[in-house]
Formats: sequence, C-alpha cells, structure tokens
Amino acid sequence: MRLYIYENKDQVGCWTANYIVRRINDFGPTADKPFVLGLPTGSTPLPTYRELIKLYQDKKVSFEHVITFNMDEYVGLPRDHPESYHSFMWTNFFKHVDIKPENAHILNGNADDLKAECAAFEAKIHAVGGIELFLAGISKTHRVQNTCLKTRSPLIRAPYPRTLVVAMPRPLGIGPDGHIAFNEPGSSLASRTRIKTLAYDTIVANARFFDNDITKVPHMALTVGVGTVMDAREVCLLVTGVHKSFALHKAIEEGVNHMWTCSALQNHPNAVVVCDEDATMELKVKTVKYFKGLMRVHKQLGVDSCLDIDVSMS
Ligand SMILES: N[C@@H]1[C@@H](O)[C@H](O)[C@@H](COP(=O)(O)O)O[C@@H]1O
Repeated sequence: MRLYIYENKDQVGCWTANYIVRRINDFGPTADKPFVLGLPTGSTPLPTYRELIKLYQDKKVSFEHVITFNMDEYVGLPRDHPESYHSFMWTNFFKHVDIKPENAHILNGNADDLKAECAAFEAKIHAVGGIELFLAGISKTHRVQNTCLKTRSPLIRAPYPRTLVVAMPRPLGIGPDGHIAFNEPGSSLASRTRIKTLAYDTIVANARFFDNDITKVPHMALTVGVGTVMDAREVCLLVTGVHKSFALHKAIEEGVNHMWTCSALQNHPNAVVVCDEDATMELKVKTVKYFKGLMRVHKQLGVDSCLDIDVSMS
C-alpha cells in the first residue's frame, strides 16, 4: 500500500482527478474495450469531481468509453430526492461530462427485489471485465470529547417548580466507524454487493443531510461489498480532514480487522491512499516521515510517475 500525503483536500482532489485522467488515457478506452471505474459519493470526492469536470472541459479526457459503478445507494429514498446518491452523482459529476447514461451504474434502492438488484450489479461488473480503478472514501470516526449529556438531577430540584436539566460531562470515547462504502463495522471482508442495515453512528452522521432529523435518514442501503472493492485491479482511497484521522490510523497502522473495514486494503496488491495533512493527525510521526520519505525518494528516482502530477495547477 502506498500513502501519498498532500497539503489539503483540494490538492488531493487535483492529484486524484489528474491520476484518473492519466489512467483513462493510458488505457485508451474504446467501445469494445471500455475503462471501468468505481466511484464514491460524499464530500471527500467533491474536489476530485470538480477537477475532473475541468479537465473534461479542457478536452484532456473523454468519458465516452468509460463505464462507472457507484459504491452504494440508500434503500427507499426516491431516485430524484436531493440526497439520493443518484442525484449526488448526476448533480456533481455525470451531467457535466460526456458519459453515456447507460454506462453510469448506480444501485436502485427502490427495486422490487433488492437481492436480485445486488446480484445483477455484481453480474454487470463481471460482464464488463471487472473494475479497473475503484475510487473510495471512508466514513469519519467520532471522538466524543466532553460533550454534554442532558440529565435530570433530583438534588437541585427545589426551589424550582420543575425538574432542572443540568449538563454532565461525558467520558472521552471513540465510536466504531471508518467504514468503506456502507460496509459497516463487522462486515465480512469477503462481502459482495448486498442490502445493509446502517449503523446508528452512520445514521446520526448522515442526519446533517436530512434536516438533522435522524428519523428522515434511510436506515438501510445497498452497498458493494469489501470483496467487490478488493476485486478491483486498483483501489484509490481518499482520506481528508482531521475527522478521518483516526480511521486512517486504523486503516494503515494496525492490523486487518472487520471492525475497520477500510483496513482490508492492506491485503490489496495495488492500493494507494491519498490523504491531506489534517488526516495524518492520528498517525505516528515516524509513519508520516516514512511515507513522505518514500514519496521523495520515488520522485527523485523517477520510479513512480504518478508523483509527477502537479497538484498546484488548479
Ligand atoms: N456511504 C458513504 C460512504 O461511501 C462515504 O465514504 C462516507 C463519507 O462521506 P464524506 O466523504 O462526506 O465524509 O459517507 C457515507 O457513509
């Protein structure tokens, strides 16, 4: 596994978009030999999508012969709901480039037979020869730091007519998370595309997109499995922001573990993690120095041409 560390999320997006364009152009896709790309949703890939659109507008790439497969979709959310992953992908990427609608595959969370929908998705990936490059993101981890819990204290009730609500400090804790697609903690590392119940942490995290009302957040999703991602010939994991730093630590500094499904990538023969400085916050200094040193040496020796990508150009 390689780890590339860039200054900020925009540089990560710039590098990733240019890398995808390079991979597509080197592959030379045609109607008979399309380039198959796996794609994520979320805020993390947005700078990448913005840069990809710019590169398309500058005629540096065409998506005419690119086939995409998205990682996941909510169950039961109308396709045209602004928070569906269909809406996200068309608003933020597809409608701006020349991809053919029939080539952009997104799971249908409203299918009559969800199991058949998942099986058909896997079959389609197989039919086009598998995924060449899977772009992925991971969810954040929650570090609860002295936030307040509302509780009722009988001791300080009088002389107030009603029970008084007082704030009590909560102990520092770390919630389980760091999932890839919707492969929540405990997902099999050999899992395939399937229906998944969302973890409570994920529902709470995603409430920000649903008026902060957890009752509006779908509780189930269709998601590619960890095994589906691992089958891609290359995986590129994007990690930006300090809120992802603990997940990054779990992904690369500790062992492979189904409670941190992103850590499965340690077993992938061709995985690259691209992160920003903020996301390295929970890594050991020696880990950061090691990977930065590798980047420097590989660049000097010219053995890793993707390190030549100029991330300051946008
Ligand atoms: N199912 C998606 C994941 O595929 C995504 O990686 C994650 C992170 O989103 P963000 O990039 O906004 O932090 O959100 C959801 O849980």
